[in-house]
Amino acid sequence: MAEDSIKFSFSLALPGTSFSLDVEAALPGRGISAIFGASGSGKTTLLRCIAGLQRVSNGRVSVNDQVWQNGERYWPTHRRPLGYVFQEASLFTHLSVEGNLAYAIKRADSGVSGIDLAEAVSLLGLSPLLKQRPAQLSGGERQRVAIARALLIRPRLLLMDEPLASLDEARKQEILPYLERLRHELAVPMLYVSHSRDEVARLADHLLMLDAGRVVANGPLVESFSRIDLPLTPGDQRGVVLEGRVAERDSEWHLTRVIFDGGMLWIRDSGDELGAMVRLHVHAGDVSIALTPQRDSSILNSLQARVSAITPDSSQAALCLVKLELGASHLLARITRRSAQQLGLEKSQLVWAQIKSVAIVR
Ligand SMILES: Nc1ncnc2c1ncn2[C@@H]1O[C@H](COP(=O)(O)OP(=O)(O)OP(=O)(O)O)[C@@H](O)[C@H]1O
Repeated sequence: MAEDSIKFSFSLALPGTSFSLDVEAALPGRGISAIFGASGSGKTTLLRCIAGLQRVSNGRVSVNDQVWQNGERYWPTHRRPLGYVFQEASLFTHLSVEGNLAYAIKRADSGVSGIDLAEAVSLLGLSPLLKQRPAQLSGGERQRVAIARALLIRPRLLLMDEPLASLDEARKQEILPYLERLRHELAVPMLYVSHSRDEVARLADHLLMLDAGRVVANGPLVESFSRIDLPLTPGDQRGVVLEGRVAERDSEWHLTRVIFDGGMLWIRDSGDELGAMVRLHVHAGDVSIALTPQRDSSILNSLQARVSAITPDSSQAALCLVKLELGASHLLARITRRSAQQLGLEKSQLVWAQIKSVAIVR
């Protein structure tokens, strides 16, 4: 982990509920850390504690060596240099977009270097919207303004609580590229709450997973996604993230070949240049297992791999998860327990992983 880090520890019981939060963790002081977990696992409560909106008497928070709260000190929310983006943008309705952004600039911490108005407008594509009122904007546009406003106060930490949750799929797809730009172009660390694996796979570098108010995983995203010992919730699509490089573009078939540590995959041409680094998300449900290479199949990607673990799928009795090792990388396959038995799968066995679909997430 980088030297800079975001450290916190909280222990609290919410009065009138059976829920308690008991967490102690350090996250990287750069990039996007996803706070991931099932509904009710405590993600929002954790962000509220970090922001000082939920007071925890014995809590501690420090952000890259700036102490916000410890045994002696308690900075109230307005003193904490943070930006907070909620599920629904809460903009001033009587002000234009420009007016909302100007308000944030007035509140900016002058001691901290950060982005200026022109940069925020360009980063989030806001110039055509500046004169409009929030009521005239789409949900996705409002969220882009809310993110720009949060950045303009020059935060040392940006907290985002499911910023895409209230948007339909089309609007989500519209806003994701802007969030990716923040990840690549800004130094401010972000904690990003989500329960969407696709979103997390696309945006995050690091993952903190909560279950019933406890930390069950805290590590780099690629490594954390390939763990099969973490709790599963019904409907949770397991899958891995592979980081690779574009090695070939086949113009005849409109395909791109991506190599990663342990193998290569053909994907639909993504338009990425040769040599570009890309991220691939492979869902466990899109990987099947064969004992021999299948030459008479429509499946484009068949890779030899070694079984490293098999575990029942706690959310569906008929299924199991198989973890496969390819060089330094991993795949997960979700297959029926019956197939696993019929194939006689066991640890260390060499098999062929057939990959039906791969999503490029950049
Ligand atoms: N103000 C409150 N009063 C009572 N109970 C609360 C309050 N806020 C949260 N809770 C309870 O605390 C638990 C954790 O809630 P929290 O909102 O932090 O979870 P979450 O992981 O963010 O969930 P979701 O993904 O559904 O937003 C839940 O059981 C919730 O019902």
